[in-house]
This record gives sequence, structure tokens and C-alpha cells, in this order.
Amino acid sequence: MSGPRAILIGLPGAGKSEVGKRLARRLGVDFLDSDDLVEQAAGLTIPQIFSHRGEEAFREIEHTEIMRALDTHDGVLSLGGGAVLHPGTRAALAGRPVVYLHVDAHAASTRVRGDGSRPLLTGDPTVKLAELRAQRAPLYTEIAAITVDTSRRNPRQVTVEVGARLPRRVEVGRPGSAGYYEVTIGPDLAGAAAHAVAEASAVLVVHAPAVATLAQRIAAEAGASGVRVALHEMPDAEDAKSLEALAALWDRLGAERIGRDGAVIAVGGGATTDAAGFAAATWLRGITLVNVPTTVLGMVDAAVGGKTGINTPHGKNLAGAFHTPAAVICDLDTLATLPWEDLRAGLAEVIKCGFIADPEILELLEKAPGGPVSATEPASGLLADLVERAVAVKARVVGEDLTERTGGTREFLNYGHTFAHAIEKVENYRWRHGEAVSVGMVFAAELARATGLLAEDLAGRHRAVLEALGLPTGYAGPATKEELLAAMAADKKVRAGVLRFVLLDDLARPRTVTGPAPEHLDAAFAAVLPTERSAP
Ligand SMILES: NC(=O)c1ccc[n+]([C@@H]2O[C@H](COP(=O)([O-])OP(=O)(O)OC[C@H]3O[C@@H](n4cnc5c(N)ncnc54)[C@H](O)[C@@H]3O)[C@@H](O)[C@H]2O)c1
Ligand SMILES: O=C(O)C(=O)C[C@@H](O)[C@H](O)[C@H](O)COP(=O)(O)O
Repeated sequence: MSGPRAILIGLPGAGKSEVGKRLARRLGVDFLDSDDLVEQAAGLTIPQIFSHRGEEAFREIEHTEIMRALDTHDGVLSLGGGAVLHPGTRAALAGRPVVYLHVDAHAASTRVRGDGSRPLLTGDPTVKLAELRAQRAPLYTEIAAITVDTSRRNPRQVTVEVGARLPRRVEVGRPGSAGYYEVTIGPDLAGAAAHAVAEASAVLVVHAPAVATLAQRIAAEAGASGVRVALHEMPDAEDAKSLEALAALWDRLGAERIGRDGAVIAVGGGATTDAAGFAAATWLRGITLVNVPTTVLGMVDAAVGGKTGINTPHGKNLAGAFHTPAAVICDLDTLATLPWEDLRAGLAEVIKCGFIADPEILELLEKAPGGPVSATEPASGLLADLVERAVAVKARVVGEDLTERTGGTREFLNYGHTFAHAIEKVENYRWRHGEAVSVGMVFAAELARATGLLAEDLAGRHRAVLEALGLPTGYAGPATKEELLAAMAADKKVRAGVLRFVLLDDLARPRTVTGPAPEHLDAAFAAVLPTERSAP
């Protein structure tokens, strides 16, 4: 469990309890108030604890109860206004979804007037509140991940804003079971990445060249909590998935003395998380891995599900291991620097999730006011919704079938990939993976149509949504049909030398088809290759 979904802090009168209860209802989780926990633990009311035992004793009980709640509660937690005065509590809140409910002096004193349950406000509440503000406001600001002003707004409005700004979470696996972890999606999550390795003795932050700044921020945040941290830059893109790059990374793990209690944080696109994940899987036979994907494709696919690996001269992803990450942190802010073509390529895997499992994804794209292309706006709510839905599809599937059993459901995630991986191989990995998957899905749809499985309009829907984004739907490169077929022969789904494809017989109804007839394969080739190269 990674702790509360939201932790509310702020002065008396900020609305923590009311907003907290509403927020918990909205998120479908439980609500806890640290003041209630303290009263239960002490068997006294808060005024009684202050008068019998003093403020210092109160703060100690409060700290103990908050630490317990951070470990055991996964709902909304509201903290007493002075909880942040305890340095241990402040340290424990780093990297967590802390929401500062700000309130101005006038609104706060109006709201607390006549409330006798607050020992620190006895006397003139306005003067007392001003003193508390001077002491606590800088601490609230320092530890808050999100600040929301509540002064002239009602609890419902505040709750809606907090809910919209909180990071989203998708669970992979069953809570409490081995291999369970969470995917966190939201803005400004460098602290959350560092928090995920708080237990490690030493950390190697392995990153793509383009995201060195984010990697340095994560390293600084992790280092601030006392963890020994080093940075390692990988070669860019697919060059990271080579034996040479892997050997250099193993060497670095040794030089940095990363032990069994150490961790790798992989920061980058799918190529980086695949290669760094394989190093984490194999170093000392497996150490903790935290993925911080920085491409759409990495967020919705590569960083989730535990497939790690590198390419070999024989094909794509041929050497690898299943190694489940401890956490996946999708910091949406990082997408601001991602080249537009890479962002768009990631949407091919999102669309794949739409066809194999969640047609609402296709509807969101097709009915977007600006059309599917509006999803390529990095800061758009549409993109955040699509990332969350696609992660949910992947989480569901790998939760059922982690290791891709023959005939199991994980194979369905390979929709479009048999032909896609062949393109990538014949093109020596110069194609973007997502663009190859786009063509691969059209190939699969046309194969399904030729075999009589898929209706014509659904095959057409593939082309329509992919073309609306400007994604490729054909292969006009130099490789021949025979070369592409030879490359497909190295696909991992092949059994006894026979090709197996994931095809659809309807929306969200994938199935595996073994050894399609040569004439059906010819029809699929004819749909994606130039005429002169697709003749049977
Ligand atoms: N393990 C899995 O389950 C899985 C799933 C899908 C794909 N994959 C693999 O993922 C790889 C493709 O991933 P990808 O599309 O993310 O490509 P990528 O990792 O090659 O990244 C694309 C490019 O974007 C750069 N980049 C990354 N983040 C950036 C950012 N925020 N700002 C600016 N530039 C940035 C990278 O350095 C690279 O040049 C393929 O190797 C594919 O096989 C693996
Ligand atoms: O996670 C999976 O399983 C997938 O098949 C997801 C694919 O989108 C991804 O490209 C994966 O890397 C392909 O795996 P491979 O086993 O075909 O190499």
C-alpha cells in the first residue's frame, strides 16, 4: 500500500474535515481525521489532553498516530492544523499527495467562531489565528503538493477542485498480494518517485539523455531523504536496448555498489525502462525497480506489466525477463518536452487498448471536439483520461496473466505487434514503435477481415482513427513481403514454427488465431504494402 490518496493540511477553519469527508465519498474511500485518532489512542478529548498532559505530549501522540495512518490507511486523511510542527511528521509527508487548504484570516475566524473544541484558539480567535498563520503557513507551503484556496468557496467547490488535481492511481494486481503495485498519474511527481525508494540503501537513477533534468530532480529528492544516489545516462531510444548498453549499466551498478537492498529508478521512454528494467531484473538476480515513464507509450504500456528486455540481432525484445516494478510514476508534466511525433506514436498503444478492451477510449478520441488530434495536446484533460484508461486496461490484463501463458489473456496486448515488430526489425529499429504498431493493427484488422472474423466497418474504423492522428497505416519501406514474413517468424507467439496472431472478432473481443491461410495473409499484405510488392 502506498498510503493515503490525499492528506489535507491547513489552519483551523480551512475546511479540512468537511472537504475530507466529501472527497472520500467522491473517491469511494474511507476518511480519517488525525484528531479522532489521537482522542481514541489517548482515551481523552483534545482539550483534556492539552490541559492534563500539555501540547508536547499531544504532538507526540499525534505523530505516532499519523505515522500509523500513513502506513495503513489508503483513503483521505485530514491532519490537525499543528501536525506539521513535528519534524518527523514533515519528513514522512515528503513525496505524498499533501493538499494545503488555504484560508484567509477573515474566512477562518468566521468559520471557527464559537467552536470550543480548539484549545489553541481560546481567548481572541482572530489574534490566535494570526499567530498560528505566522508560524505554520510557511510549513504548509513547503510540504504541499497541491494548494487550494477555500476562502470564498463552499466545500463542494473545493472538493471538486481537489479531486480534479489529485494524482490518479491505478492498482496492478490484488492489494496485499505479491507483485501488487500502483501506477500514479498526475503532474509534478518527482517527489513521489523519490518516495517510492525511501527504503532503499542506494539508488541508481537510469535515464534517457532527453530527461536528464527530471532525473537530476528525482535524484536530489531521493538524496535529501538520506539515500545514496548516483545517475547513469543510457544511449538514446532503441540504442539503449543493446547488449553493450546493458553491459555498461551492469558495470555501473557494480561500481556504485548497488546491493540487494538497492534500487533502480528508470526515467525515460519505453526503451529506457525496458533496458533498465532488465538490468534491475538480473542484477543480483533482481533488485527493486521503480519506473518513471516520460513518454505516452511508456506510461500506458512499457513501464507497466513487468516485461523488460533488450533486442538481439535475431529480433525485438528477444532477451528479457518478467520483473514487476515496485511503483510506476507517470509525471504528466514531462510530456511537455516530448516531441509531438513521439507523443502521437504513444497514442497507437492507447488505441490498441480501445480495440482490444475498452471501446470508450475510441469514443473519447472520435468524439473529442477537436477530433482525435486534440489528444496530442500534452496538458489536455483528454490525454490524462486516455492515459488512465489505457493503464487500467493493461493493469487488468497483467493482473490476470502476468507471464503471458500460451492462450492466456496477456497475449492480447500483443495486438498488432506481430507485424509491428517485423517492421522494426527490417528497418533496423529506426521506426518509432508506436508507428509500427499503428501499421501492425491495420495488418491484423485486414487479416481478421480476410478470414471472415471482423466486419468491414470495424476494419475501416482502425484506419479512420489512426489516420485522423496522422499515424501510418501502410509500410512503403524497402523490405519485401518475404523479409517481413521471415522477421515475423521470430515472434514470441510462434509455436512449432507456426505463426499465431491476435485478431479481433468484434470490438473488445480479441482471440488468438494460429496459422492463418496464405491467401488471408496475402490479403493483409496487400492492404498495407504498395501494390508492386504485395503480389502473391
Ligand atoms: N515492456 C513492455 O511491455 C513494452 C510495451 C510497449 C513498448 N515497449 C518498448 O518501448 C519502446 C518504445 O518506447 P517509446 O515510444 O517511449 O520510445 P523511446 O523510449 O525510444 O523514446 C522516444 C524518444 O523520446 C525521447 N524522450 C523520452 N521522454 C522524453 C521527454 N519527456 N521529453 C523529450 N524527449 C523524450 C527518448 O529519449 C527517445 O529519443 C520500444 O522498444 C518497445 O519495444 C515495451
Ligand atoms: O505487455 C505486453 O504483454 C505486451 O505485449 C505489450 C506490447 O505493447 C509491448 O510492445 C511489448 O513489449 C511486446 O512484448 P513482446 O513480448 O512481444 O516482445
